[in-house]
Amino acid sequence: MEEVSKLPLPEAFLDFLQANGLDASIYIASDTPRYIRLKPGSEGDLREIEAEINCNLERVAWLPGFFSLPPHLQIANSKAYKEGKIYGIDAASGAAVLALNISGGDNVLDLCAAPGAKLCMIADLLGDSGSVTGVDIARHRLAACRTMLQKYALGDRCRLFVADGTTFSLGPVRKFSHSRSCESACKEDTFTEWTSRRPWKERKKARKARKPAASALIAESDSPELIFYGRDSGVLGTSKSELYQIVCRSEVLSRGYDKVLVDAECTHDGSIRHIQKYEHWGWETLHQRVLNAERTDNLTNLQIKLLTNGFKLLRLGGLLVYSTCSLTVSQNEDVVERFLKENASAELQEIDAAKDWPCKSGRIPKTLRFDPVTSQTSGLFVAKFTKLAI
Ligand SMILES: C[S@@+](CC[C@H](N)C(=O)[O-])C[C@H]1O[C@@H](n2cnc3c(N)ncnc32)[C@H](O)[C@@H]1O
Repeated sequence: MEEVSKLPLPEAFLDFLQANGLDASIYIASDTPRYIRLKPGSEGDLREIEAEINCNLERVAWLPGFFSLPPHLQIANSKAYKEGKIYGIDAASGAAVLALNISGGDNVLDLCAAPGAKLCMIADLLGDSGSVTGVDIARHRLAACRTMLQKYALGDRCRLFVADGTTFSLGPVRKFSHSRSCESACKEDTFTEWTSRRPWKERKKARKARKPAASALIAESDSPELIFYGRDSGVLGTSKSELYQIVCRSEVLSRGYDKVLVDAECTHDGSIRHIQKYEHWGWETLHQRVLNAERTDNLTNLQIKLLTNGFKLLRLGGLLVYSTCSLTVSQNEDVVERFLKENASAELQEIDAAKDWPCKSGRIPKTLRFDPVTSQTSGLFVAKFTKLAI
């Protein structure tokens, strides 16, 4: 405990850890490395990148395409980063994406997508088939995700919606049979190639439709707002009514998403780098925005709703990964337990690749926990489910 009290962490955070039965000593592992993921196709540039950032990149043996760096090395100003050859993403986050077993042709839903590190990895794994639908409630964060997709030239098969993930109900893009008369099809507006330079009138209309105007978050009743789509995302050429068609329950079993990621909003207590940002914003802000009991109760309700809705949109036999960067039992195992109780068709799945991962089991068998001491990564909880026919 003596060592813990030397941590540059506020009392409120240490109290939070204690109240949640978490061992504060894991945060002493201050030499936890940073990680990068190499853009597929950039392997040949490895030596050049090392020379530029002036350090050796150490391959992460258990995670293809990932390399570790010394904790304090900054990559944001490097040429390789600016040119989109490397991504900054923690290894535990990479493991959560790998747990989805993405394969070409999958239609993937990322329900809490912004700022998009995992979404980019999903898009890279998909390659040139399938689709990715990214949803996030925070417009400014999803706009950053759009910038990232464009920077890494990954947008072709993606579409992004500002929407509430607890109620989002659009299925994967479908190819519509064009049996309707040409006349009715032509009367309706169809989506043309996406452009950021929309006409002034259209932008004004969209701005007006956003309420409340001052807020960065969408109102709960608002319908999803499409803020980006790529040329192979399936959006091009469909009409608004086709795109915004809600998938019904019976249909979702065969035509829902193949893979769903619910990387839920949480207290972020597993990421010490995130917590330390509050040193600048003020520890009081950390308490108000993150740790107070009312907020954490609301969070667990949000998490269960996100998980439940993500599962609703999953096809039969599809896979869903639930992850949080919190290490509290209430935001992880408790959520999983409650969800399993309420969803008879949900079954926890073994994450096969995890036998080679440096993590430990959560309190529920088949769930995983990464933490700085066990894994040399940020803290992350991961659970994987499938949908059974019942
Ligand atoms: C842990 S972050 C996701 C990180 C992201 N998956 C990545 O890899 O970059 C959680 C996200 O959930 C979003 N969020 C919070 N409430 C939401 C809701 N009701 N629906 C959709 N997204 C929500 C937040 O805006 C935040 O961007």
